[in-house]
Amino acid sequence: MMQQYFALKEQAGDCLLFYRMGDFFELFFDDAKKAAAVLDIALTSRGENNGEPVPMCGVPVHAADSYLARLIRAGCRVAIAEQVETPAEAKARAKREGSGSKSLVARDIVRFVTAGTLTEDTLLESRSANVLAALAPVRDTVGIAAIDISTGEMALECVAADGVAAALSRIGPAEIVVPEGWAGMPDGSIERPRATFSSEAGEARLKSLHGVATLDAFGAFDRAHMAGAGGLIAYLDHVGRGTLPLILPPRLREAGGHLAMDEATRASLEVTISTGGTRKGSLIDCIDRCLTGAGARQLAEDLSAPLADAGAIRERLESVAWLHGDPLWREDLRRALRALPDIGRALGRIVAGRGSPRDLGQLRDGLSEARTLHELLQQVDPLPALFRRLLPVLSGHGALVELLTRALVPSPPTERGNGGFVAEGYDAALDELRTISRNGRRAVAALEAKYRDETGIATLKIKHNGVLGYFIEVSARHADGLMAPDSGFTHRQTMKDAVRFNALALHEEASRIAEAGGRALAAEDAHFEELVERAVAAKEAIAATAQALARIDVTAGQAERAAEGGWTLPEIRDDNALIVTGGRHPVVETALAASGDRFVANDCSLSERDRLWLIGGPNMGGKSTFLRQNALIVLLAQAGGFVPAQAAQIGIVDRLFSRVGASDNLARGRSTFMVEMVETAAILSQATARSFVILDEVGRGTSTYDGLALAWAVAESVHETVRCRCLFATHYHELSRLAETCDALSLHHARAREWKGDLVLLHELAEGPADRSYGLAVARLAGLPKPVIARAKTILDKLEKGRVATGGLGAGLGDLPLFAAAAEAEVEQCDTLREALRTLDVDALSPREALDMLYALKRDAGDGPA
Ligand SMILES: Nc1ncnc2c1ncn2[C@@H]1O[C@H](COP(=O)(O)OP(=O)(O)OP(=O)(O)O)[C@@H](O)[C@H]1O
Repeated sequence: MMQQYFALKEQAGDCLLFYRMGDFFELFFDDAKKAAAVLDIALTSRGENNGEPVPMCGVPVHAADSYLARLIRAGCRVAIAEQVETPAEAKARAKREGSGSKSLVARDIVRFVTAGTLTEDTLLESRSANVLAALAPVRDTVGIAAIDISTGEMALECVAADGVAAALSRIGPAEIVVPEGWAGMPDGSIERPRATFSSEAGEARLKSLHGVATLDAFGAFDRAHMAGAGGLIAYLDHVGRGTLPLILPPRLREAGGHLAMDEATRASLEVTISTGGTRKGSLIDCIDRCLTGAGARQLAEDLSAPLADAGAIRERLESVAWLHGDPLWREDLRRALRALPDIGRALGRIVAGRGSPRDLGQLRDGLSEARTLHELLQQVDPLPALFRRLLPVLSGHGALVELLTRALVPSPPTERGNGGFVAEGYDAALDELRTISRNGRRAVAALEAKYRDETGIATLKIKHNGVLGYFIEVSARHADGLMAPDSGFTHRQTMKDAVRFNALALHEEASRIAEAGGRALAAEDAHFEELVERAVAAKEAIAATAQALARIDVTAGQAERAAEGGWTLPEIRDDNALIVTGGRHPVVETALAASGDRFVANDCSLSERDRLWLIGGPNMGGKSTFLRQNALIVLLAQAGGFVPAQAAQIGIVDRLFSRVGASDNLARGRSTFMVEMVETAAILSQATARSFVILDEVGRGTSTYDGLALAWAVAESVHETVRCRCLFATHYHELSRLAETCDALSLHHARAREWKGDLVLLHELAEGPADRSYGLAVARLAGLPKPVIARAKTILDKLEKGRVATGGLGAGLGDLPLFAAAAEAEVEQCDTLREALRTLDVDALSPREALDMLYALKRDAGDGPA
């Protein structure tokens, strides 16, 4: 056995090997130690290997899913080795092969279970996608192939090498595969042979999977896309041991089609995950009103990749606006959606060969519900364009629905092996077999009464179990009479308190029941296969229906949320405006409402002429909240939803950047300040005039002078060079002097008042610079000890006196030339120097002239004595 185990373990590689032994999956050696620790189950031992006991642990097969879920969550991958023949087959084989009594049942790895390749309902989160991504570097680009195999949705894209992190933060894969030894691989990637990332193989596989001669109909793919697809499909082949899951035609994700956000922006805006690492507290948690798992997954994708195309955004908004304005239709649609099973995932399991009768039942119910929705929507005139487009894919499954309705019982079981799922009346022969079984059971009951009569034993019972089949049971004290050779009963088993017998009539009846039962099971199994085949033949149409239903759910859910929160339809514009009246932060507002507090709405009005707002005010005054709420309003609008405001006009944003609150990232070896600067650098190099940037206290992670200098230079650069819309929160009063030179910059502050010595934060934004700082008042509010506050006050008074005397931190900044002018002057000076050097004939210089020239160059560079 150990030999077989080692051979399988070799194939399993670094995956834990689940080795099937009867009703258990057993793990040995280090696998056992690791699994026992993760699962908190007993580690025992079995036999010896090289004189040492072999560590072992096991999990029961019937409960394997929950153990698998825990192992996968702990980052493990598992290879499942099943018995692939029965003991009888093994014996026959051993005899054929002449290996005598040694008839070890053959086992093989039937499947690998990995985080990115799950299909089981019990292992998946219904409201989040489960994505596997393959990365294929091709020259200076990287092809990314991503698939959610639970629904078969596949997308291909190609990004620059430095765009991989941002793309992965959008996709959020559960598992990443990369070519072996690739220097750019993200942490935790699974390395696969380089040869599997072949663009030719990828293209050929996709063509044959979808039965097409060219992929042009799906999009214009290049080598990197195909190499990614190749690596992805090869990995799926590997984990499924040759059985591929559902793979729908790939969608091409083009750069520029979406609102770009980097990893840091996504994290700081808490789009799908809060800073606590959970869905709770995130934007999606606050706005998700979808009634189906598929709808929730679609919403997560919408929010992760909002659109950048005005036409597409307006199309979504038009349909949300219709359902927002028509609560009756909204309720009608939502009533239909409420009953909807997850047909996309049911289909995924069916195609992967892991479907159950229940999954077929879900297809039947989901597709017939889709038809109801189709009928409902047909009555709407005029129907918004998005719905008009979805309408045709909601119907067209009539024959399949009709077949499944005839074939299946109302609630089919999740187990296929026990039968009982094919409806009465679907197959006359099956009904006949069932009648035989039923009659047989009745006959058995009649036999029981007869035997009681004949023997006079009132407690005689006919029972059934898996080992003996049907038998007669009497208590030990009644057994003697039945033991007699001419009693008509044959002894089968003696238990502690009971004795079991057989009888000819019972045996005959039992055989009839067993035979009919076996044939009925086989018939049901054959029907199951046929029904699966019919569903698989329509897989693309079913998947399209599932996607349309998800889109309808998202639309109705967005309308519901908007109605609930008093949200507004944003106007999408083509200019660079961002005008929000009475805007709110949806998550903060919800949190405040839970504790009975009111959120103070604020306006934002950025335009070409006034595109950079510098926002001051006390700590806790609401600056960060204001910054984020405007970023979220842009995101929500471009995802195609209403926004938490009274009115909003939004000029399409191409990239959204957020630098909010420095958080340490020591795990990646970067200090708070370093992270802050790296992210700020990314903004300055990637933002365009169409971007929207929120910067919160840039520079606060270093010393006051350095911080102010950096904040000043960054604000100037955003104003002069990037020229994008920007909200910039800062505690540096000195920055307000930028308003003197930057004409598209204006000053704002979060209002606060001191009342009877207490600080009152109004959370209201007003024009003009902050009048003063309230740091000590906030510290008092936070409960800092009185003596510390008093001491701080003394120090502050001294510092302020010093500031008055010296002109303060910003002294000397008055005559600073503007960023662009200063940068130009530097470039100009640099060019003069370059010109002087270029024209210099070094060989013609005497040593004395060379020295003079060096002095002159130094002087021109402004670095030496004049
Ligand atoms: N518009 C608002 N209406 C009501 N409460 C608000 C509003 N804005 C912020 N708050 C409350 O004030 C708290 C602090 O807000 P926020 O973090 O935005 O302040 P801040 O000015 O950025 O502070 P700091 O300068 O310390 O970072 C929030 O957690 C929220 O509870």
